[in-house]
Amino acid sequence: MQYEKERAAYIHAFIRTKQAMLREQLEGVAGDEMELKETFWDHVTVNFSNSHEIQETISSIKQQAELLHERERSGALIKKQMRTLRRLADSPYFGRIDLKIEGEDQAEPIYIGLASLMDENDSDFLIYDWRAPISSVYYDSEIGPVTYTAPAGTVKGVLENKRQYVFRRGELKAMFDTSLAIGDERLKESLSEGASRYMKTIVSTIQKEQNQAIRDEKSRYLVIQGVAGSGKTSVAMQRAAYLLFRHRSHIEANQLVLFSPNELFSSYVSTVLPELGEENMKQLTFRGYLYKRLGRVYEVEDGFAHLEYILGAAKGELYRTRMRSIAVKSGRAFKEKLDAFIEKLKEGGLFFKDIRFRKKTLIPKEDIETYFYCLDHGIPLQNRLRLTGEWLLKEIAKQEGKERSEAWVEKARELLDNETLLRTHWEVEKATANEEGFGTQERQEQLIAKQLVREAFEPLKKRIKALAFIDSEKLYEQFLFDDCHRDTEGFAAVALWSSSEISKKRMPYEDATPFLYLQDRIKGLQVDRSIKHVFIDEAQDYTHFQLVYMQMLYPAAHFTIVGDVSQTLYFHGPNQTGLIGGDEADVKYMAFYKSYRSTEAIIRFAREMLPNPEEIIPFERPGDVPVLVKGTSRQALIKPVKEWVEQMGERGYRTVAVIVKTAKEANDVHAQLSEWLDIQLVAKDHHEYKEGAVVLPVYLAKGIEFDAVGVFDASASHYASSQERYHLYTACTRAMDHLTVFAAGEWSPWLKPIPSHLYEEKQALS
Ligand SMILES: Nc1ncnc2c1ncn2[C@@H]1O[C@H](COP(=O)(O)OP(=O)(O)OP(=O)(O)O)[C@@H](O)[C@H]1O
Repeated sequence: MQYEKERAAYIHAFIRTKQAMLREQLEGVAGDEMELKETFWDHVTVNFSNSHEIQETISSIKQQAELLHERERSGALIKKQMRTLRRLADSPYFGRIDLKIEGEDQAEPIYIGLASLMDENDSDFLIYDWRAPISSVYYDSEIGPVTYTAPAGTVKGVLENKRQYVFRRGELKAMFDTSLAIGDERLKESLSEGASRYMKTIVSTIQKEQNQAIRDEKSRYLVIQGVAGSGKTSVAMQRAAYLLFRHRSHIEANQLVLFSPNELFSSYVSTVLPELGEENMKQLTFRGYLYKRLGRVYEVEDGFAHLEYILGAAKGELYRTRMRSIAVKSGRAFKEKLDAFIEKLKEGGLFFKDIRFRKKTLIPKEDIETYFYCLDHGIPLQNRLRLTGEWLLKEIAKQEGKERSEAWVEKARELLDNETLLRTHWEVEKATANEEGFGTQERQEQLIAKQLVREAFEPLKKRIKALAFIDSEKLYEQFLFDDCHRDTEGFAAVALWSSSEISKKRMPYEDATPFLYLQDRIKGLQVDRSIKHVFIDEAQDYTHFQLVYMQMLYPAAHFTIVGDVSQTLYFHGPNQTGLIGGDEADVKYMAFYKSYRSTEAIIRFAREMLPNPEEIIPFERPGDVPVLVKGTSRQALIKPVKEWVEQMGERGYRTVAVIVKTAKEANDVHAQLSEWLDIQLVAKDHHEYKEGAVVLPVYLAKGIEFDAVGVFDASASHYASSQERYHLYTACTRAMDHLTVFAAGEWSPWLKPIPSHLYEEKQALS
């Protein structure tokens, strides 16, 4: 311990000295920068007398700007180093391995921390970054022979010792030697710290299976099925940090995208990368993407509104049609049918729109169809459309000429306000710079008319260039009524319902992706090749179609796809290809079975709701058994829930959640509880929540966690269907330390089989 204390003190002092040095350097750079800005023009010779002098002026400005830029760059670099040191000052390292590399005489101690730190000569590592190749030994190996992969190849050696450290405000507080991969004690301690508004980093306690996922670089698609609380999101975030470190010369944070289930979740994970010293990646929601693409024309059904409908609507004929619609349209077979339909369009069946201008049809859709289908059928669809577009633009140009003599043009010319007149004049002058005769009144009028018509045709040309002359809506409708669905039971009603909705400019959630897919396959999708890696969390909540669509959107990206089929929210059923489609050779599947978030008692209880409980391995962290509270009615439960929230606060829990099924229910329960308590209501447009007590629907609690969870109300009338079983399971597994389940009347059938020794039952008194 003495040696370690001395070393820790040495590192502490070293960091302090380095910080002081950097501060001084930064002041110097800032001073230079200021001076350069102030004297910028003193060093520039401005002379515009001839082209040679202009050139000289430009190059002296460039030289000064480059000098300034260089200073700014060094300033930014110093600031980055200072940020790293600030993080290391608090806790410089968390682990050490004593590794004897094959061929060397003795073991070398390797200290591992959040970032690398070099000695004063920049020749030796005082601390190795946790992402360095050698650091993987710390996470993966037990004492004994080891191998790890370095850039130069496989390295063999013997791991002689492994140590963990606990620092508080830069001071070494404790250390443990461990023979296991990563000892349980540190992990237990870290998990006992409780939940917070923002996700924490896990680098000091990454588990072996998690490390393998974080460092996997071979597969194009890494798919992780992991039980609730097994660290999937944590792995995704640390993996992003790992990839940014390993490929720092050619990948930047803005080339990584994370698809989150909702904005609350986005905010929850937003601090992980900055804490690891990296910039945040882009965060999107698929709902947001659909809205961006279709929201201008359609009222796109939001994924959560869709859920609210399914959970709350009356179960009549329309409901059954809707459920069929969701199940069919999310599946692989539906996509295959759509692909076949698109294939057939090469020969015929594409729908076009008339090209219209000021209520006149300039080119009827039949002419467009004839032109399109007269083009060589060997030319790909998209190219034929482009050729058709070019032809249309030429035709339009002819019409544009004719249009200039129309009465509206003259009227428009007479009504031009001064500003527009001036602008039009300017445009005309620009366009006819070399033309003689601009000065005559008649010629001016002609030119202005030409300009006015050109401007009026501009939006039309733009739409033609965007291939908007294809009638996507009609085409999708045609597909819905296509004969290919004849073997799908009840699909006629589904087709009728969907097409009626879409014609009213309402886009059902389950139609939005197939609709976009059809449109994009025909017109060509604006793909984003700059994105190198896509992370999809809660992947079980995406349909097969949506996942395939994301692959299309980011053709140059690798994908990390994490999810848990037992936490499926939507009613589309499990993804029929595991979690993703695609070439199996490119996919690596991993499974996490150990659950870290909740206490052992909570997991033992919650897993009984699932078909194969023994597949979930609880982490041995002690805690009370869950409590089941039964009341006579929902109203009778409000007071016990209120008392429960108060009790949780008294116990010192900082995050306490009352989880309900729907937003409507959240509103009701919140309205009643807030008469007595300071409690927040979390809705779908919330981007953040404060610590304390909250009420929220289960779909907004996805991916996040709370110290204490109260589930309201787990009665048979509420959580009955096989899908609701997963909602209930998801709600219960949000709890880290304490779980109470309230029910008005009969228990949900999914709770009934749970052995009674796994919980404590109480009657609500009021
Ligand atoms: N190796 C680890 N060290 C410390 N804490 C960990 C580790 N792995 C997971 N955790 C903690 O367990 C909790 C659950 O992790 P995370 O949210 O990443 O799991 P998940 O599999 O995405 O969960 P879910 O699917 O239930 O939302 C978090 O508090 C996380 O910090």
